[in-house]
Amino acid sequence: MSLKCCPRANITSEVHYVMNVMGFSKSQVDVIQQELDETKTLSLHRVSYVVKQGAGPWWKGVCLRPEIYKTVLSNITMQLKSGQITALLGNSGSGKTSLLDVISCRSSGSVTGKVYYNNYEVTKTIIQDHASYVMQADRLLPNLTVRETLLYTSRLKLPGNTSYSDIKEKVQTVIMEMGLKNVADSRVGGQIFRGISGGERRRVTIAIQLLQNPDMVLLDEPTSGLDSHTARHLVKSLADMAHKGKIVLLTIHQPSSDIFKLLDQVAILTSGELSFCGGASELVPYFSRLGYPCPHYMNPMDHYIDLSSIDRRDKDLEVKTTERQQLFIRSFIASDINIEAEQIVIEDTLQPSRGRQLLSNKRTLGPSHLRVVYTIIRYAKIIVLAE
Ligand SMILES: Nc1ncnc2c1ncn2[C@@H]1O[C@H](COP(=O)(O)OP(=O)(O)OP(=O)(O)O)[C@@H](O)[C@H]1O
Repeated sequence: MSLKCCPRANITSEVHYVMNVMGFSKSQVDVIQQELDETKTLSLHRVSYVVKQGAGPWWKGVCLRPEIYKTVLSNITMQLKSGQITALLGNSGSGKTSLLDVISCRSSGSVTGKVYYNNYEVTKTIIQDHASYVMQADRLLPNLTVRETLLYTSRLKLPGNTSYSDIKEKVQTVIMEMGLKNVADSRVGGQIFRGISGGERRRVTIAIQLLQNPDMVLLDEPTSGLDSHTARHLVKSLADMAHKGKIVLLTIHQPSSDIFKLLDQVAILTSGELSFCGGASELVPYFSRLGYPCPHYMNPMDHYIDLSSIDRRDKDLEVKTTERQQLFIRSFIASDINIEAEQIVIEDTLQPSRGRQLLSNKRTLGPSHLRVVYTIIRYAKIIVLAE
């Protein structure tokens, strides 16, 4: 049965059947179903991250070295929604990669504050089920073609009972999505044998992560080392992917103004704190209200990343730029944008959703049962959508 001749009423009737068997009324099932179809969110509430750094020469040994704690991230509150592409900006060492690590439960230090995915506190399992993380480095096998690479990784990533024709179809979809059609049968190559270009390698790395069709894609510097044209094309593909209903969060060093136009939301990190986080169109008006308009013919992102950074070339400059950075951080904490964002995050995460309340009210259902109920609904959908 194709999707076209499978009206939505059929899907919900299957779901209703499963839920009715479990003792839920029709209206209760409707509320739960509605929430499943709703926008997905990733919310961070006052997230801070501290790491322990060993200081002093190595010959003093681990025990004798003084322990120094470094605050890498401080008080980060933000919300990302499916259908939006968000860029995390900031100069080197501002904490961009660390924030991705905290979101994806890969951090090695101590994290305070909360990260929620769809109002559930993020755990490694949730991340494994719903997110993909594209790291800075491309680790690909040089002797395989692009298609072979994707077929090989599909075998490892997709469930063991996925048929070969489904795998091939999935690979073809991802190849088209990432614009790899022209190089699909070219060898990836490496340092000895030249293969596809750097931009294409990046696309293959991203394509690998898309095989599982994640709800959320986190990318660390996907455009690093690419020329501006290739970088723009890559971000355009990511924006298209986000607009189809995914949460896309990428870190970026030096975004061009063309890339800026593709973004829905931007966050500027400066020494581990936010100096701005909001809609891309709000960036210039916000800083203009603070007394820092963007000069004509200047890339706004370059300009504000630059203004948010500390210039350590001489003492006077360092004092001046540190004061400006602190002003930006304090102003953003007190801004309407931040206060509103914080309220939204609190409302969304501290008050359980109606659907969740309904499920929780069933005394016999514990947290693991809630997962089972959601899984049953998912499978019911799959059964109806499949033949
Ligand atoms: N586990 C750790 N131990 C010690 N220092 C750390 C650790 N993790 C992060 N840092 C420090 O925190 C700061 C932020 O690092 P992070 O890699 O997040 O920056 P970034 O903005 O991604 O930089 P870049 O753009 O250069 O990749 C750096 O000064 C880094 O040295």
